[in-house]
Order: sequence, then C-alpha cells, then structure tokens
Amino acid sequence: MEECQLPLIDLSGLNSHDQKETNACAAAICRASSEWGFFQVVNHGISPELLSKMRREQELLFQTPFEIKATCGLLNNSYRWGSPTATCPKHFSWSEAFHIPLTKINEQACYGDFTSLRVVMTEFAAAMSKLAWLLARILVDNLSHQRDTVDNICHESTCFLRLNRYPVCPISAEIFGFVPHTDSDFLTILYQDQVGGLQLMKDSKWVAVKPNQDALIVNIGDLFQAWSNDIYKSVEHKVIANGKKERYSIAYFLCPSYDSLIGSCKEPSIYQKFTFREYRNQVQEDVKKNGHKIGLPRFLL
Ligand SMILES: C=C1C[C@]23C[C@@]1(O)CC[C@H]2[C@@]12CC[C@H](O)[C@@](C)(C(=O)O1)[C@H]2[C@@H]3C(=O)O
Ligand SMILES: O=C(O)CCC(=O)C(=O)O
Ligand SMILES: [Fe+2]
Repeated sequence: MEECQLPLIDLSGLNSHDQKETNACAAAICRASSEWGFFQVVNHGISPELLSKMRREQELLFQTPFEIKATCGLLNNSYRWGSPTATCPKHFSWSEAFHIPLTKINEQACYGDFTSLRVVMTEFAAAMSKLAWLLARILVDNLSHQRDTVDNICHESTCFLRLNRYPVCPISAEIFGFVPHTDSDFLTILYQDQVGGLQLMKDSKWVAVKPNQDALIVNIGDLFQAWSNDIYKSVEHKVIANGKKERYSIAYFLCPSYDSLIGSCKEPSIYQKFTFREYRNQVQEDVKKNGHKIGLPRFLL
C-alpha cells in the first residue's frame, strides 16, 4: 500500500503580521481542499496536553464493560458497535463509537460517574469547534465574496463528536475498521493515534495516511462539496482493521442546521438544493435499503 504525505499546513501562518504569509496559508487550505479534499494542520491551537487528556479519557470510557456502554444512558445513549444494517462483510465496520451532539457535551446527566470526561470533552469540543469554524470561514470566504457566511450555513445544534475505537481484529485482513464512505457534513477534523489504518482515495487509488503526532487531519464533507459546486472535494476514505493493535480516533463534524438549504455558491449548479434534513434522511434510507451510503450523486441535477 502506497503511503502518502498529505498536504501539511502550518496554521501559525494565519496569525502572521505579514499579510502575504496569511494569504499564502489560506490559499494552501483552499488548494488542498480542492486537490485532495484532505490535509493535515500543525500549530492548530489545540494543546498537546488537552489532546492527551482527551485520549486518556477516551481509553477509560471504552474500557468500561459493554453492558454499561450500551445500556446506562452514557453520552446520550450514543454507543454503537459494528454495523446494524450490514448483511455482508463489505458493509461491516469492526469498530465501536460514541456519537455525541455538541448540545449534550456539557450535560451532567450524560456522564454518570465519568465526571472528568465531561470536563475534558467540553474543553476539547470547544477547541475543535473553534478550529473548524476558522477553517470553514477561510474556505467560504475564498469562494463566496460576502454572499454567504459560515454563520448562515453552519450551526452548532447539529455538530457532533464521534469517539471511535477499533479493536484488534483477529479474523480476515479483508475486514474494514470503518467501511469506505464520505462524510455527510461540511468539514471534519480528525484526531487519530499513531497506529495508522486510515486510507483515502487519491487519483482513483487507495493511499494510506502516515500518522503525524503533531497534526490533526481535516477533510471536506459532502455539504461543502455541494455548496462549492464541486470545487472542494468530499473524498472517500476508510479504515483498515488491524490484527495486532487497537486504534483510537476522534472526529469532529461541522454541520448545518437541519432546515438550512444547501445550495451552490456558483451557477450553474451541479446539484439540486436540499436541506441537511433531506440529505440525512436520504443517506439513512439508502444505508437501510442497500447497506451502503449513496450520498451526493442522489442530488445531481
Ligand atoms: C454505515 C454508515 C454510517 C454512516 C453512513 C455509512 O454508510 C458510512 C459512513 C457513516 C458516517 C461516518 C461519518 C458520520 O459519522 C456519518 C453521520 C456520516 O455521514 O457517514 C456516519 C453515517 C451514520 O452514522 O449514519
Ligand atoms: O478513524 C478514522 O481514522 C476515520 C473515522 C471516520 O472516517 C469517521 O468517523 O467518519
Ligand atoms: Fe469519515
């Protein structure tokens, strides 16, 4: 498997007093979103201490017995494992996850005895949110010239964090940790450990992402692709299961409110206008019916 060096962007450029440096950094973000749909950021403003505290809390959470994770109302009853709709190995994900809306992150009732998890998750979600909005503003400003702003596209009410654990997989090497998919959001920020296993589609080939402990990974989601009229790319990615080591990751998903209408920032538009609610419902219906997501091609004009 070919290992790729994702575009690596040093976000300290955005704070430079030299406008040229700031513009060059913004341009690198937009170029990577269009050429790769994926990039890594360093000097992203989230401290290594917060990241390692979050990872520790994540490990403790997943070490909890299955019955507690699955039944005690933990994290808004958001525990999932495997793929409930899978009918064959290629639709199955060898992983477990908590999928928690930002609106619930600070709610005491979601945490039971996990009090330090609540404190750390709240701080982590706020830091990831700030970074996601910063990147989305740059990407929107690059194309919309004041017609649209991130604030009338994205909304905190629907953003969420997904805590993933990929257990050691003792069966076939053909099994996915996470099935190939694109994300149904505007933009995702991923904090992964050093185990590796994430692969993405580049020039019609799967390439493996080499973990970098100082970097967070950013990828464009379907809604940014639709809004940008295919300028930014929502790229297919997957996680390979590992027969020797478990793996952890956390993804932050930046989403619009359910009723906001996603239309293209340019004419002629490639896609029909749709609301995020319509998009989500269509994805869920397709997953139920076919075992996999169809996504944006459903909305082509
Ligand atoms: C089985 C699936 C769940 C998922 C849609 C999919 O077909 C494959 C990708 C999954 C994913 C990953 C990112 C987001 O968490 C998510 C909401 C999305 O858009 O794609 C989930 C979907 C889901 O959990 O419904
Ligand atoms: O764990 C990873 O590396 C990727 C997770 C992912 O793609 C997702 O949660 O949507
Ligand atoms: Fe994903």
